Amino acid sequence: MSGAVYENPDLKRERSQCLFDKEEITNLIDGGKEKTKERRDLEEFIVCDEDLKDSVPIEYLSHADKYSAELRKACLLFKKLSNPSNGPAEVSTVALLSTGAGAITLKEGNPLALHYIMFLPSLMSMCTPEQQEKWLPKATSLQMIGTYAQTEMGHGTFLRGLETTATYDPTTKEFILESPSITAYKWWPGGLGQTTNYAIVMAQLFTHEKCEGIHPFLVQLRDEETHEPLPGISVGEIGPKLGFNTVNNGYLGFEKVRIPRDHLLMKHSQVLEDGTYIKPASTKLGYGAMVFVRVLVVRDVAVQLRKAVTIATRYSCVRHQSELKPGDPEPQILDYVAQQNKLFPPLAATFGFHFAANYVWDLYNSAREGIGKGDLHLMPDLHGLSCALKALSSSEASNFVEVLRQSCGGHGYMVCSNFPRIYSLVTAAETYEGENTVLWLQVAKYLIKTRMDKSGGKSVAYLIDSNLMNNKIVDLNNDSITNLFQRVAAGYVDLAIKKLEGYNRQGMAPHDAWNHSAIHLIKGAQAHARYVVADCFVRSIKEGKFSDPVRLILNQLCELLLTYWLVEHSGDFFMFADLSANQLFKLQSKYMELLGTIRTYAVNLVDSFDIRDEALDSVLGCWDGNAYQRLFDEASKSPLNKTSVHRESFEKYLKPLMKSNL
Ligand SMILES: CC/C=C\C/C=C\C/C=C\C/C=C\CCCCC(=O)SCCNC(=O)CCNC(=O)[C@H](O)C(C)(C)COP(=O)(O)OP(=O)(O)OC[C@H]1O[C@@H](n2cnc3c(N)ncnc32)[C@H](O)[C@@H]1OP(=O)(O)O
Ligand SMILES: Cc1cc2nc3c(=O)[nH]c(=O)nc-3n(C[C@H](O)[C@H](O)[C@H](O)COP(=O)(O)OP(=O)(O)OC[C@H]3O[C@@H](n4cnc5c(N)ncnc54)[C@H](O)[C@@H]3O)c2cc1C
Repeated sequence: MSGAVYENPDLKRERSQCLFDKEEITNLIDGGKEKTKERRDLEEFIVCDEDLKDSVPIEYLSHADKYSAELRKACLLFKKLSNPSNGPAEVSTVALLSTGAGAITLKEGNPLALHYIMFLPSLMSMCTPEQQEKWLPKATSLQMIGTYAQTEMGHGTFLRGLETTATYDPTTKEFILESPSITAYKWWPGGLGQTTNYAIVMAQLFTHEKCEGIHPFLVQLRDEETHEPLPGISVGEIGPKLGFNTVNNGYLGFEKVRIPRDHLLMKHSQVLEDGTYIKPASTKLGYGAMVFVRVLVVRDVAVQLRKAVTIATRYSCVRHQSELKPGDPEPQILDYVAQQNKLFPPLAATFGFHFAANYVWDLYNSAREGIGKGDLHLMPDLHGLSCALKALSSSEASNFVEVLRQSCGGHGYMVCSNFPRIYSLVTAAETYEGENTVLWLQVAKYLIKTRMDKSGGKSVAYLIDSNLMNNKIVDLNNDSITNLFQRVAAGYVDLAIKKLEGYNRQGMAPHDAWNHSAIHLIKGAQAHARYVVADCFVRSIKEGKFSDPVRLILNQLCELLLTYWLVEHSGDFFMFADLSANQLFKLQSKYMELLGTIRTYAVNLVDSFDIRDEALDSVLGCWDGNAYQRLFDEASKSPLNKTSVHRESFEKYLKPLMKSNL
């Protein structure tokens, strides 16, 4: 696999006992044999290209030099890949982002990411054909480099509260953009700092002195030749963050900036020359770019989690510590049940999120096709599902990654373990593209509406089944546990409805009642999201074509994940699903048994994720298991180790202190 000569003997032994076809799992994750080949070709192309390597480890560079180094590689990568004779012909853009093959070279975050994830998709979904004809060629050839500028310093979640205004002036047929205060400054958009020359700006549209709500506008920010900011535009970078430090997140303010009327993205709503406003079929059509990224996040988080699980599992195989049996040599830490309890639920979750990501991606495509034909009926279900899965996958993955880091002891705290970076990426997804709590409340709103009005999309259809709470569950298996999650979700929804009605009877205003019910509402939404993942997992196993060994493994992983969630949230199941203490004891025993079973193939399973060393980027998780030598090699790269004494600091600070006779 890596072509390495050395192979740690513990890993070698595990690998010699593999009882399933690893390639089958690799193809499953990639989406088919062809896709595996495409990915491998692209990775090989990137790895073999000397120009795409860093001359100095990026960790030791200054903030500005990091940005410059990453931008150099991002530009080069896109340039090289735009010429088909240079490499793999068909390359999905998302594969090039920080979590796809692009991660091999763009470790800290791609400054061009927002151009591809949000700017281009916004142009494609919110422009008229004429606008697309004018802008798409420039945007795809990167003459126009854009971002999505929505969030403001004082307003992120509450879009109706955005302050930036775009006021139509019928005398010049222009919009005038204005940031009325410091809190109105756009704050966060990726690439906005120094990279982009255009942005889709979300602003409150005023025409005929009436506010029509937020709308997307294409705004030029910098001169196309000199890259200098245009008059009235104040733009810069927001500074260092927990992660994504080379994504170049920026700020943006407007002082009476005039743009032509047809820079309003007019596919869904229009302003005519005389200022007449034409409404969209739904005001939420303008939120399409956010929905797209929420859908992508689910897949992305599964990618990150697979990396973290691979690192922790391989390291747990080569690491020997303490004493399991008195007098025996130190065992592999993978043999401690407490360690398996840290590793295997996230291992199972990578598959659950993978299948759920496929499901929501298919729904996204069906919904987009419908919207193209004026059929909006899938929008509420897509909104509910994308919010639920984005919030669940990012929050679970953040918790799991932290536990996986801990599972590697002190070495997991090193940057060269790659845990800090993986953590910074997954935890960011809890916040961006809709803060998770806020998304849970959106899901809850949808669930309550469905239960009360007896109408809703496919993902919530179970809430309309009047027998849901009466079904007696005798056997606990993957199917019946999935039904129990439905009952918990419905139970919380009913409880929240009761609370809301009670508050209402006490004379409390609906918005206050909603606020007072938030905790139950969120718990209901979370149980619903777990049900969706469980359902996708169970159905994908039933409907997919697998060899017997792989089907067995997938069933065991599914059972482990569902049992883990049930045991973790057992209180909910006692309250709403008639779970008995006896059933819980049995489930706990089953869980322990599954940990032991998964132990036998865990190393081979993470191998089948097929994450090459350059993408894993972890001294602890390398394929050869040579963790200790690699730790040492990494330490030797520290600039402080270039000389035996760090002369400057010793002479300036330490020596005087040592001589000062304190
Ligand atoms: C993805 C990563 C992939 C790879 C990563 C690789 C590299 C990474 C490199 C860089 C970094 C990566 C990505 C970072 C990108 C981040 C970009 C951003 O963060 S952009 C900013 C995102 N901002 C938000 O998400 C704001 C969140 N707020 C909202 O969405 C809304 O305000 C709200 C909370 C939904 C509320 O909206 P509003 O106030 O208008 O609506 P109401 O609450 O009154 O609800 C009204 C009604 O509308 C329904 N509804 C709301 N939204 C939608 C929708 N999108 N679709 C359909 N329907 C919607 C809502 O349910 C209500 O329905 P009703 O009850 O009336 O039936
Ligand atoms: C890495 C990163 C990249 C980003 N990239 C972009 C980008 O490219 N373009 C862009 O426009 N934006 C971007 N953002 C901004 C991001 O979308 C917002 O930060 C996010 O939407 C959350 O909004 P906020 O920061 O205003 O948080 P707030 O909404 O202020 O949240 C603060 C707290 O208040 C709580 N809260 C808020 N409202 C409610 C409510 N109704 N009920 C209960 N609790 C509530 C939240 O749960 C949270 O705990 C990015 C952010 C990050 C971290």
